[in-house]
Amino acid sequence: MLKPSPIKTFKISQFIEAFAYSRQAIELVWSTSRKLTIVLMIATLCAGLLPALIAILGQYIVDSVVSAHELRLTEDAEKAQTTAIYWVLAEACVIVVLAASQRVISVCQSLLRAQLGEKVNVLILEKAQTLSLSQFEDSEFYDKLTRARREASVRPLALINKLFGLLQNSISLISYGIILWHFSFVALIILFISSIPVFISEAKFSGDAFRLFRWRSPETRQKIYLETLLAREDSAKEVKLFQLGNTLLKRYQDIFQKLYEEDKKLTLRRDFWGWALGNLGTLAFYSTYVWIIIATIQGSISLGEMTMYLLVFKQGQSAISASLTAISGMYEDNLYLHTLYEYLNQPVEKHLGTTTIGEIANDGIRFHDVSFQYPGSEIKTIKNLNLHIKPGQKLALVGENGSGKTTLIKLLTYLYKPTHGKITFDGTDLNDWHIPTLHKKMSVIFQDFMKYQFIVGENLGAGNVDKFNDASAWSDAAEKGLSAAFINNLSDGYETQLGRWFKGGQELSGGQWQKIALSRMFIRPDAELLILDEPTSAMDAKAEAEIFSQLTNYTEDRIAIFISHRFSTVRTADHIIVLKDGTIEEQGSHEQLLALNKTYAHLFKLQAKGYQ
Ligand SMILES: Nc1ncnc2c1ncn2[C@@H]1O[C@H](COP(=O)(O)OP(=O)(O)OP(=O)(O)O)[C@@H](O)[C@H]1O
Repeated sequence: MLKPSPIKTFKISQFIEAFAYSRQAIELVWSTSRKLTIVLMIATLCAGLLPALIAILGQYIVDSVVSAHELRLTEDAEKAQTTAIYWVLAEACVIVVLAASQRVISVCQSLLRAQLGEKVNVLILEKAQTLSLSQFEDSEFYDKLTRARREASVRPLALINKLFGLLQNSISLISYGIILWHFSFVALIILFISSIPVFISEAKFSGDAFRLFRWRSPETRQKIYLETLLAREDSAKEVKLFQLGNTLLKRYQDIFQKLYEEDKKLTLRRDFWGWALGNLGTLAFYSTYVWIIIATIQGSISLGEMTMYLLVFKQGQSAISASLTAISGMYEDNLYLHTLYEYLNQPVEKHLGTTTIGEIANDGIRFHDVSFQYPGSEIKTIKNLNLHIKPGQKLALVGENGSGKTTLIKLLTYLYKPTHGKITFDGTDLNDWHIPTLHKKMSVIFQDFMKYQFIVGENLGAGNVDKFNDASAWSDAAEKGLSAAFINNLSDGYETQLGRWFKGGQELSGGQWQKIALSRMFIRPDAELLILDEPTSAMDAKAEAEIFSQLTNYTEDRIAIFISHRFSTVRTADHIIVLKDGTIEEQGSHEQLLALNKTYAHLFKLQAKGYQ
């Protein structure tokens, strides 16, 4: 349901909103290219001043023509004619300079557009590297990131273009004002005052559009999400088979209809008032027109002056309307920059840990009374958990869906921090570790591992940036991860492009992707801790058993933690932990847990029965 519109009465502060981010936009352009910004400023100044000069030259041309006409039968005829021609030539020269400055403006804008778009995109992506997982999982924040990315290449420059356009028109208007002053100060005031109402109305309605746009961002987000569902390959299967297409399309159109109705109302009101108040300007313009004509007929101004004033009037009016359009567009560009800077200025927690060698060698991992609550959640996902995992230990985590297994891994890998208690690795609190060093000691595969749309080799190399392009490391990892056999059967072996995004890409089966992901884990030979969060669910039981025996072969003195719902695999672990609602319900070896005859034994027997 759409909430009632937030449109309120016009305030001057709303008008100022249009310029709120202009300083940042200029700084951004300045830091992108000082040379281009300076050239753009000079060209804008010329393009602003020259129209007034052209109007003045127009007056000299007409006056010199009139005087040459009067002198045509005297001996000064030729001199007067030459003067008139000189003025025409002068005007032609100024026109050439004006055209050149307009061209320079357009060239600068094109060059800046490319550079600025790249700069803003890099700023956004650099910032993304500093964000925590919880920030990525925060829907509003994620929305800011996507919106910032979507329009990064156009908005900042659009604001700059409008700002410079406004500057150019303002310079023109001031110069026209100075010219008009000579005719009549009163006329100048009348024209100025008559343009104020339409100016206020434009600012008010643009402000309304700006707030409307910001306020209904959730609906816009929903629309974008539906668009993605309807037009992406990863959702196409379900959308087709469940025949969801029409339902989703209907929802998409309904949202559009609601937004459209609001836009329509605003557009109608805006244009009605724009027209009504604009008439005041036209009335003032034509009254002054009559005034100028009478003054010319009565001889108080020359024919040339009349031409100049009328030209200045006409151009002044179009400068005013161009300024109004620029201001209304600036609200929208400001909205974008508001989102961009909100995103870029988002505080990131500085990690101060520097430890690269743990205090107690070979102490393994310890959870000390660890509790954890997801941001925004009311309940604890992990509750007062104590645990010691020794080097060389093969630990299996089991438990119902939602019991907290993956969360425990996220805490262990420092993707989240405990809300209470601490986790140590080799005796040192994770908070005190130098995080890149700590992460180098780990090799992790989550159930929702990445399927990179890269070549096979790079998909393996992604597990270790130092080996990203190392073909011998790729094949070694593939051997260990049991993916070598099927990779060698692919058309281009390790060079085969994977996925459907790029031309010639080959799609793999679920189990094959999992084998690739598992091999990725083996490309990090120095990892002291291997974690497998259910990455074998799509494999057949034989392949899973093989993987785990490989894991045991290669991880003798290292910790291996795996989550699996398959008890045939779980039973091979030295130590099994059964999690329930974020606490350890029972733990021990397979035999010990069977002897305990509680949850584990029950689940094991249940599954074993299924195989009989
Ligand atoms: N990012 C998140 N934000 C808030 N709550 C979350 C988040 N991720 C998981 N949860 C909640 O935490 C609880 C534990 O989830 P977790 O993924 O750790 O379970 P799991 O034991 O790994 O389950 P499964 O066997 O289904 O993979 C669930 O109730 C889930 O709803």
